[in-house]
Order: sequence, then C-alpha cells, then structure tokens
Amino acid sequence: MAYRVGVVGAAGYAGIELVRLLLGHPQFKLVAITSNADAGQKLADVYPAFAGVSDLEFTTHDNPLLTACDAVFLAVPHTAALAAAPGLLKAGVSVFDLSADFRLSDPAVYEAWYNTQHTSPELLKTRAFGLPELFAADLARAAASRAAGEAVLVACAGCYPTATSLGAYPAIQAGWMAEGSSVVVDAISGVTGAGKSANARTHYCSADENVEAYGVCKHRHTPEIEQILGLEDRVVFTPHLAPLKRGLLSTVNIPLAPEVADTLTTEDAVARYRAFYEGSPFVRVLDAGQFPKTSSVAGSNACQIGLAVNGRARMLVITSAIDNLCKGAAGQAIQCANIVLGLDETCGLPLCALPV
Ligand SMILES: NC(=O)C1=CN([C@@H]2O[C@H](COP(=O)(O)OP(=O)(O)OC[C@H]3O[C@@H](n4cnc5c(N)ncnc54)[C@H](OP(=O)(O)O)[C@@H]3O)[C@@H](O)[C@H]2O)C=CC1
Ligand SMILES: CC(=O)N[C@@H](CCC(=O)OP(=O)(O)O)C(=O)O
Repeated sequence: MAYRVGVVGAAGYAGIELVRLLLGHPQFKLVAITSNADAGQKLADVYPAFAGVSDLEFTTHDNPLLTACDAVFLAVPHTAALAAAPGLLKAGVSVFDLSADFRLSDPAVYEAWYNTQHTSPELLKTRAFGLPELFAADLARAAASRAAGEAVLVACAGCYPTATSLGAYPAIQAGWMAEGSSVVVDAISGVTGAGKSANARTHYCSADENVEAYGVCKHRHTPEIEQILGLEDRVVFTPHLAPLKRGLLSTVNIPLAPEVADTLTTEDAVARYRAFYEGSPFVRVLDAGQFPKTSSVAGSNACQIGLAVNGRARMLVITSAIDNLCKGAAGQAIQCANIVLGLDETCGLPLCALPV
C-alpha cells in the first residue's frame, strides 16, 4: 500500500526537489502540491522538467487533501511551518518540516536568533530531530509512535548544519578536540540555498562571477550546529555564497588536543570515521588525501567527507560536501519519512550524483 503524501510550498526550490523525488518514490503517492503563487497551474507548465511525467496541479496552501495524507512535507519559510504544523498533527498527519521552526530545542534560543515568538514550544519536547546518521534513536522513537497510531513531527536539519555536523561529529565524539577550544567552520553554498526569490545578493548580476561571505558571526545556523555538536558558544561559522546552482561544501577546522595531535594520523582518522558511519548508506568517507567536490554529490542524497590531520598546527581539517537541495533539504526529509514510516531509509533516493 502506498502512503499518501503532500508538499506544502511545492513550487519553491526545496519543494520542487521534493516533488521530483516523491514522483519517483515506489512507496509514496503524491496527492497534493501547494503554491499560492502558482495555484491552478499544472506542474509541467511551471517546471517543464515534469512534462509527460505528472498531471498534478498546484493548489492553494489550504488544500483539504493535505489533512487526508499520511505525511506532509513543509517546504515553507520559518514561521509558516509554525502556523501549519499544529493543525496537520491534530488531523493525524505526520509532518516533516524542512524549515528551522522546530529544530532548536530551547524556544528562547529560537526567539533570540529568529527574532520571532515560538508559538508551539510544547511540540519541541516531542519532535524528532531529522538528521538520521546522528539522531537514529530520535527517529526510531518517532517510528514507534507512528506505528502506535500517533502523528509525529520531524524537524529536518538545515543544509549547513547537515554538512558541517556530519563532518565534525565523529571527531568530537572521539574526544579529539582540544579542551576549551572552538570549531571554525567555513562553508560555501550554491544560490538555490537562498530560495526561489532573488534579492540583491542572489540576483544573477550579483552572484555570477562572485564569491562572498555573509552573516559573519551572526548566521542563524550557528546555534543549530552548536546544539547538534554539544558545543554551546564554541562554533565560529562563516557561510559564503558561490555561483553554483546546487552544492554545499563545509570546511571544518577542529583544534586537536596535544596528545591527539602527536599521535593521530590521517589514516587513523579515516578509519575512525568509516567505523562511525558503517551502516549509513549515504555517507562516504574518502581515502586519505582525497577531498570531496560539490559536483560529486549534486542530485544525490550523498554526503562525502575528506579528512586531513595537520599535526604541526594541531588541527583536524574536514571537508564535507552535500547537495543543499537533496541531503540538505528534500532528500533528507524523505530519508526521515522512510525511517518513520518503516521503509528502508534509501527507498526512492538517489545514491550517487551524475558522474559528469
Ligand atoms: N533551499 C535550500 O537549499 C534549503 C531550504 N530549506 C528550507 O526549506 C524551506 C523552503 O525553502 P526554499 O524552497 O529554498 O524557499 P522558496 O522561497 O524557494 O520557496 C518557499 C515556498 O514556501 C511557500 N510559502 C511562502 N510563505 C508561505 C506561507 N505563509 N504558508 C505556506 N507556504 C508559504 C511559497 O509559496 P508560493 O509558491 O505561494 O510563493 C514557496 O512555494 C525554508 O524553510 C528553507 O529554510 C532547508 C534546507 C535547504
Ligand atoms: C545561500 C543561502 O542563503 N542559504 C540560506 C540557508 C539555506 C536554508 O534554506 O536554510 P535552512 O537550512 O535553515 O532551511 C541562508 O544562509 O539563510
């Protein structure tokens, strides 16, 4: 039996990637795609990539079919998910939220970084955090609740936090980080990361032939990365915009404890990371001396990780690449839905990128 699913915000960049993946999913039947801006238009008229693939039409965001779904994906800006999730959950629909509204477990932290009130703090106590490789127990608990007939809420991790945390977590868990030090993260995103509407920074004329840092020392993904890694006030995160459509590369620098720096080799680090990610079908730890490219993951749900130990400077350098729209958004949300609905986590998801 196929599960009935819907996508709210389906005409946006993360939403349309959800549509692409869900139409090819063997266990999900996509029954509702919403966009107020494109309501009444056929999917293929708005995105010609779907010509001959689907006759679905966009409806307004209040489509009643949504409340008859098994699961709904919210690909909407933060605050819009705060408004939509409670009603869907009340109607018995499990919600996979791609926005930041339910990611931060402390509502005061959300309010400080997002400058808006959290209107459903009670949901933060039970929501699962949607980063399967690091929060498997959370998702297993959600799967058990769902199997017992409850609608569940999954707050999918953000794009920068996903690449950064998959890169950093095994080293921190291994205790390699120097006591009291901070992690320094420099990350680069393609322009689809900023959504469908252009602004002065993302307009073609600004973004083409240009790379720039933004949100320096104040980007809203900083507390999310700190929460995942358990490093309060110890992450320096600098995002950069680059002239790519898709792709996100995060370079994470972790200061090593002196005794670790004296003995750890890059080969040891690779072996440790491979052991950590054994059984995680989407994470690939590259051989020592190899580092990922965004083009090696574009269009796939993969995360590729490269590692180098710099003993001289007592630093572990990690580079981690994902497709911001896939493992950073739509693919990860479907991976979470697969787990919660009792399917294989890889079901319907691309394991590898277009090779050229
Ligand atoms: N782009 C990315 O790489 C990533 C995005 N995300 C998150 O996914 C969400 C969507 O991002 P993205 O696709 O980039 O954004 P877009 O701006 O491309 O699309 C946003 C969509 O949300 C809809 N929307 C806007 N306001 C509301 C509302 N009040 N109620 C319901 N729907 C609304 C829009 O509808 P309409 O068509 O009517 O305008 C549009 O379809 C965001 O929360 C973002 O942070 C997460 C990870 C990565
Ligand atoms: C390039 C760009 O602008 N990227 C966005 C992050 C992508 C995103 O949509 O954020 P979430 O992962 O929190 O949903 C930004 O910096 O705000």
